[in-house]
Amino acid sequence: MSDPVLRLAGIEKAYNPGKPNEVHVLRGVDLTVARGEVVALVAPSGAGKSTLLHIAGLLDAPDKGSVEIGGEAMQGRSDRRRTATRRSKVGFVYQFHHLLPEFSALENVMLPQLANGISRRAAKTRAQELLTSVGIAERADHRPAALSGGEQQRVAFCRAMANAPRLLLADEPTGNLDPKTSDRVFDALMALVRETGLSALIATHNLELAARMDRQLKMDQGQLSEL
Ligand SMILES: Nc1ncnc2c1ncn2[C@@H]1O[C@H](COP(=O)(O)OP(=O)(O)OP(=O)(O)O)[C@@H](O)[C@H]1O
Repeated sequence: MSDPVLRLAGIEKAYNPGKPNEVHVLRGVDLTVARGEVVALVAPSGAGKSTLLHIAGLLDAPDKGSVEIGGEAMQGRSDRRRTATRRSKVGFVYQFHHLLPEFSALENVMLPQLANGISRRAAKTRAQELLTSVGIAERADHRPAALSGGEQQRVAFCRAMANAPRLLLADEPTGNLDPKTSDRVFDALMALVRETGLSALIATHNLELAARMDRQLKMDQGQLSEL
């Protein structure tokens, strides 16, 4: 069997350790996401899902435990190596799109590719293909402020996919949209994920959306269990 795309084992994380205001957020989290698998992470606010997503996406390091992405163990790697792995293997989508306001939709999808050393021409072609696949090719030249919330979030998906990651991490990716738009935008995301055979860990409060994923996990008392 091939290596899982994400493997977390024995992850512990506390903020302000040893101080009176210590918050022990993750208490032995084990999680494996197989190739092509889409996993829902359901957690009440403050349970630690952003902390977990940041550790899985190499934006933060655990106090204890191991993180493996695409079979590559990240423990003891330099910051440079972690950044390179994050850029090439992980895509992020947040609740709010965080698109760069002074750039067009197309440019927002090109930028991570340029940062990864892809040529302008190739980056533009890929960005156009991605925007077409989520149905907003004709909005490519609009800046984020000239797009609807659902369109902005579609652009954010395309940006997350721009470098053909192995793993997509999403934190309430449709959380700021009305229910109908959220459904449609989630459909676009899932179509893109399925088409590319990507693995994903998607945090959501929405149990209907969670039910459409392959597996549902809940976070409670710093640990994960089946929902
Ligand atoms: N930098 C920090 N310093 C101290 N405490 C923190 C820090 N970041 C997060 N926390 C605390 O850790 C706990 C988990 O935070 P986290 O952001 O992971 O939760 P969450 O599940 O993503 O919540 P939400 O759904 O509200 O975004 C919370 O109690 C939070 O207050």
